[in-house]
Amino acid sequence: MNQILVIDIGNTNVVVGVMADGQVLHATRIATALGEGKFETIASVKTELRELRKEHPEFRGGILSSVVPELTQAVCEVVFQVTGVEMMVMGDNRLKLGMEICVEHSEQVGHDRIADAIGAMSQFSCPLIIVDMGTATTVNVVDREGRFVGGMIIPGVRTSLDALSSRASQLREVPLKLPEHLIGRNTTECMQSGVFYGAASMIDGLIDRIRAQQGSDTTVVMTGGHARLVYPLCRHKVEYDEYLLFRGLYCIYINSMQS
Ligand SMILES: Nc1ncnc2c1ncn2[C@@H]1O[C@H](COP(=O)(O)OP(=O)(O)OP(=O)(O)O)[C@@H](O)[C@H]1O
Ligand SMILES: CC(C)(CO)[C@@H](O)C(=O)NCCC(=O)O
Ligand SMILES: [K+]
Repeated sequence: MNQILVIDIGNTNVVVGVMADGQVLHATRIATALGEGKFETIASVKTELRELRKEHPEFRGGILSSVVPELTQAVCEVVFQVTGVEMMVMGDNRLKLGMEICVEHSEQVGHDRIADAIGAMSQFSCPLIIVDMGTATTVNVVDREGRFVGGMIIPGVRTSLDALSSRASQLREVPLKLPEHLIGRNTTECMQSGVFYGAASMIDGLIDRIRAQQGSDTTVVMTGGHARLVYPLCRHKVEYDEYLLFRGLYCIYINSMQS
C-alpha cells in the first residue's frame, strides 16, 4: 500500500490527509490564520501530524498545495520535524503535472485550481469545468485536448456574505445554511436564498456559456466545502467530489515518482 501525506493550505482551512491507492483514508480541517494567528495554525498542524503519525506509521512521502505562501515553508518544516517526510510542493518545477497550463502567466495560477483540474481529469473525460467553492469560487476549464485554459475567480459564498453584512448597516451576519423558502420571508432568509440560489444560478449560467465554447458534452465537477450545499441546487447535471484536490495531489505525486 502506497500511503502518502497530502496537505491543502487554503485561505480558510488547512486540510491534512492521508491517501493510499487513490483513496482518502483520513482528512482533518484546521482553521487558517495569518499574522499572530499563524503560530497557532502551525501548532495545530503539528498536533494533528503527531496524532496522524500514530495511526498511519507507514507513509514515507507527501505532497502539498498552498495558496497561502506565508504558511508553506513553516508547514513543510513541521511535517519534516514530526514525520521525517520531505514534502513535494506544488510549484516545484521538478513535479510532473501531466497537464499543460495554457494561460498568460502559468506560475500565477493557484495550485489548488491546478490540483483540482488534475483530480477531475483522472476521473472524467475532457472537456471539463471544475468548480471549487471555498474562500473564492473558482471555475476552471480543461479543454478537449486536456489543457488547463483558465476560468473565473468569484468571491466565495462565505466571503460575499461577510462583505455584505460588514458593508450594509441593517444587515447582520447570518448562519450559512439553506433557507426554507426560495423567496425569502425575512432578512435572514433573503440573504441565505440570495447567496445559495444565486451561486447555483450563476454556476448554471457559466456552464451554459462555457459549453457554448467548449462543447455541449463538457462535464462539470464540483468540490469545496460550500459546494456540498450548492450542487444539489444546480439545474445542470454536475458531479460532486469532496476530495477532488487530494485526488489531484495523489496523481501528481505518483506521476512525479514514476519518472
Ligand atoms: N466535510 C464537511 N462537512 C461539513 N461542512 C464542511 C465540510 N467541509 C467543509 N465544510 C464547510 O464548508 C466551508 C468551506 O470549506 P472549504 O474547505 O472547501 O473551503 P474553505 O476552507 O472555506 O476555503 P479554502 O479552500 O479557500 O481554504 C468550511 O469552512 C466548512 O464550514
Ligand atoms: C483564487 C484562490 C484564492 C482560490 O483558492 C487561489 O487559487 C489563488 O490565490 N489563486 C491565485 C490567482 C490565480 O489562480 O490566478
Ligand atoms: K491577499
